[in-house]
Amino acid sequence: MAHEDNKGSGVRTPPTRVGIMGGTFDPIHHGHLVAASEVAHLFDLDEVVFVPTGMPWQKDPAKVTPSEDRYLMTVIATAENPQFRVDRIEIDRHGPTYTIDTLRQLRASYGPDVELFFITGADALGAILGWQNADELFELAHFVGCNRPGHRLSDSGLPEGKVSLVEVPALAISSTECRERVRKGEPIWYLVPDGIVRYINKTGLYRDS
Ligand SMILES: Nc1ncnc2c1ncn2[C@@H]1O[C@H](COP(=O)(O)OP(=O)(O)OP(=O)(O)O)[C@@H](O)[C@H]1O
Ligand SMILES: O=C(O)c1ccc[n+]([C@@H]2O[C@H](COP(=O)([O-])O)[C@@H](O)[C@H]2O)c1
Repeated sequence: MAHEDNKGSGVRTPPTRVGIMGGTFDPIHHGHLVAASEVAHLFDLDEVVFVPTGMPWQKDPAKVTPSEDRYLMTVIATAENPQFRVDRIEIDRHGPTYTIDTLRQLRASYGPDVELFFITGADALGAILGWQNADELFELAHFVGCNRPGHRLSDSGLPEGKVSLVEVPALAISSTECRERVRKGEPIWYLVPDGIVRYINKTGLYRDS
């Protein structure tokens, strides 16, 4: 029962089906966590690896929180789930963050027999043809697109058989809105895990952004 072992007894067996949840996580919120949990369930994944971006090249660097804060928040938010882990692979890599590099590295470390599933929301999936080496991405992992309020979920233009579209419980939460709420002094309780509210309060993140 390899899957059961990875879901709580503390005994680790090598995973065979691995989800990868990439994101800036600035901050991580319940929309990310629900999508990862639901895809893990639907695709019978052994684990989901959260990969906070190092330098998201399509975002304004001046507006992105230091990677160590985003990494720590991702660890805090996922710590209680034995199926979730966080990888520093993009935080520790220099230069702009390209998913193609991450998938190549993860493919090399997991080996050829492990199935990789890259989890995205509808907005990210819709922009994927603008990513670095877009064609090769689909050779390294299967892509799973999740519905997200305010965005149309579509695989139009994407290679056939390489992408699945799934319905997850819809949460109209974005990191942008969380940051904005903190800046305005509005609560973010229940939009993000309690530990993230406390981390943001303790560090003063987003207050003056
Ligand atoms: N509420 C949500 N439901 C489903 N998927 C989501 C949701 N929020 C984010 N995602 C997906 O999670 C991944 C990482 O998203 P990201 O860290 O950029 O969060 P975000 O809320 O979109 O941030 P921002 O508002 O700063 O752009 C992306 O694939 C994104 O589409
Ligand atoms: O590889 C690329 O060129 C690329 C361009 C934009 C986004 N991504 C990845 O898409 C995921 C979601 O990104 P974001 O910006 O919505 O947080 C995250 O893992 C990013 O590294 C990847």
